[in-house]
Amino acid sequence: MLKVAVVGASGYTGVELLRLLHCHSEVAVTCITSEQSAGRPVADVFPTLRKRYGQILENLEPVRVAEKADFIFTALPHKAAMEVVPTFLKLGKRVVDLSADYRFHDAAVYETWYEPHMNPELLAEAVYGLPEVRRDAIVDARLVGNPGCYPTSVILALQPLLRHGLIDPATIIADSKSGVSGAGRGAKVDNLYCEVNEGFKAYSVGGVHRHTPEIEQELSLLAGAKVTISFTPHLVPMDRGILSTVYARLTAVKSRTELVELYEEYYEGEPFVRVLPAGSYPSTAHVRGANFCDLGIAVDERTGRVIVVSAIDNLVKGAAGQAVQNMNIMNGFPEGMGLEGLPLFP
Ligand SMILES: NC(=O)C1=CN([C@@H]2O[C@H](COP(=O)(O)OP(=O)(O)OC[C@H]3O[C@@H](n4cnc5c(N)ncnc54)[C@H](OP(=O)(O)O)[C@@H]3O)[C@@H](O)[C@H]2O)C=CC1
Ligand SMILES: CC(=O)N[C@@H](CCC(=O)OP(=O)(O)O)C(=O)O
Repeated sequence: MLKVAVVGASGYTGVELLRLLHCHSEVAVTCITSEQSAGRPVADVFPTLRKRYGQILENLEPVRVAEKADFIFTALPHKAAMEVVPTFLKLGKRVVDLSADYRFHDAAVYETWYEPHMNPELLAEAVYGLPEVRRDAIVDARLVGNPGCYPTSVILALQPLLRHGLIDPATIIADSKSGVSGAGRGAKVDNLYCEVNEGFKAYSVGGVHRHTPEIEQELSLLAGAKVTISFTPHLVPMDRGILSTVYARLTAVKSRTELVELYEEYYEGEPFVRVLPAGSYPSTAHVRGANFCDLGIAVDERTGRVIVVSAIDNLVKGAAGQAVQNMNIMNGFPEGMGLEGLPLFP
């Protein structure tokens, strides 16, 4: 059994990790942390865990966490993660970090969008953990930077087109909508019921959202040239889910049927990417609670643009599910172990 710690277990991605790991037959959760709820049974904080998790939350003391576990998920806000990850690595542990702290290859980009990096030397070895893009590098990684939720939905939507050189990368527009759990469990006025319910709004408009450079980093690697995109996130009054509608100008005349076939071929063998038949488009309702990314492809013949619609659950393929997928790859477990549950519908 692999002894696993969930650091930041009292947050939304932390409790999602606990939900998924409970059904993982090769893993024992041996340490869970929270600062505000340290000393409390985790099942008191999350009643969904009653009779399944008897553990007590403890505060984050990195050496003690490392004594209790061999594999560590850090589900902390950015900065809090890079304060503790180097200690885990020094003590011989492997880490999947769910924050943005180890997603960037260039510390200067991280500094521009976040703050100065505390251990920039680790960025060279950290692997951006999107299995459908770089599974081979994840296998031996000590440190995986688990991708952001919006980036996961956008990169998977565009990968086949960029790899085949079928779009002009300068024309990419990603219009994404997220459920409110994407903002985490911390109390914020903007996320109160009355602020969010019965409304639908764009935020961080004008290329200022922190996921913009992350998406650009990965799309640039796929395109083999620097890519700059227009990305606008929106907040939707639902708990979970991200729907991204991604547009780009085609560089060759292609029909919808041809592109659907190309996507089916590209993602054949990928257990968690589902290409929908021509004329069908994804819904967040059809991936809720599961590790799928559903893709639907259309061609607007009038404008010469391709439109890819992508749906994920932000807490699963957008965070905890992808983190477990990475853990499985890093430990030689079947990639889908603990992730085979179907979406919750209706
Ligand atoms: N929510 C989402 O859909 C996604 C989130 N992410 C990223 O994953 C990470 C976790 O997100 P999420 O679960 O939503 O966040 P939450 O705000 O829900 O949870 C944060 C967790 O971190 C703990 N924590 C906060 N500050 C500190 C600190 N200084 N030291 C130690 N522990 C601390 C909190 O513990 P407590 O408050 O109990 O003390 C809590 O357990 C973030 O970096 C986020 O950006 C990535 C993809 C998607
Ligand atoms: C709805 C909502 O607020 N979503 C969050 C998602 C960001 C996130 O998860 O941030 P990391 O890059 O640190 O993982 C946001 O827009 O800030």
